[in-house]
Amino acid sequence: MNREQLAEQIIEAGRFLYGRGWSPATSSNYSARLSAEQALLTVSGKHKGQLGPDDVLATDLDGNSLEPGKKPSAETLLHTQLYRWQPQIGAVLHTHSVNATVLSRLCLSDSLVFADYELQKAFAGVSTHECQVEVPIFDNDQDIARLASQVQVWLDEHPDCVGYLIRGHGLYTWGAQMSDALRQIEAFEFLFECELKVRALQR
Ligand SMILES: CSCCC(=O)C(=O)COP(=O)(O)O
Ligand SMILES: [Zn+2]
Repeated sequence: MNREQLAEQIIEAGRFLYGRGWSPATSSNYSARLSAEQALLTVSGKHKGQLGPDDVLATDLDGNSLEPGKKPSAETLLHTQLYRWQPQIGAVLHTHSVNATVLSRLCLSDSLVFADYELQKAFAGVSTHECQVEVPIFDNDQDIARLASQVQVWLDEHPDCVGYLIRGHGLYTWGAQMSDALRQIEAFEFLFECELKVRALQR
């Protein structure tokens, strides 16, 4: 896919995710792999439901902007580390839903485990509900390089990781293509809501 087509996928993703209430205000950032060594990311501070073709920029996989004059997402490093981590990753989505935010604050441990949900099969590499999907929760940090270092330790030890939460902040997930990343966002959101309901009813 060329840059124009990838930009269009990012713009459409923003409309969809904003419409579902998962990317409120100017929160969230999205990206797609441009090549083995470059990513296309949303610029910083834009309303993600109203993105246009100029609201994306190319970076290298160290997170350096290749388009002077455009301000890259504050969380660029959290995207580019994923493209470096696994060459088959083609798209990364970060959202700020209410359920992701609330659940990540409720869970005081450093991970959340989904077990026995049929919808777990929406995640790449999962083919049965009879398994556990562990989702790490990292404490929020305004120092994104420091946060990325913590995430990297987990990724290196968990090559099957399908996403992670940042406490009080939001969700990161990814896929081979944008459609895969969007499917995983929907699966996470369904499972977050289930977990919150189950926990509320168990009290
Ligand atoms: C208003 S949300 C605060 C920043 C954030 O968490 C986010 O996802 C958006 O940052 P960006 O620089 O990519 O616009
Ligand atoms: Zn964010």
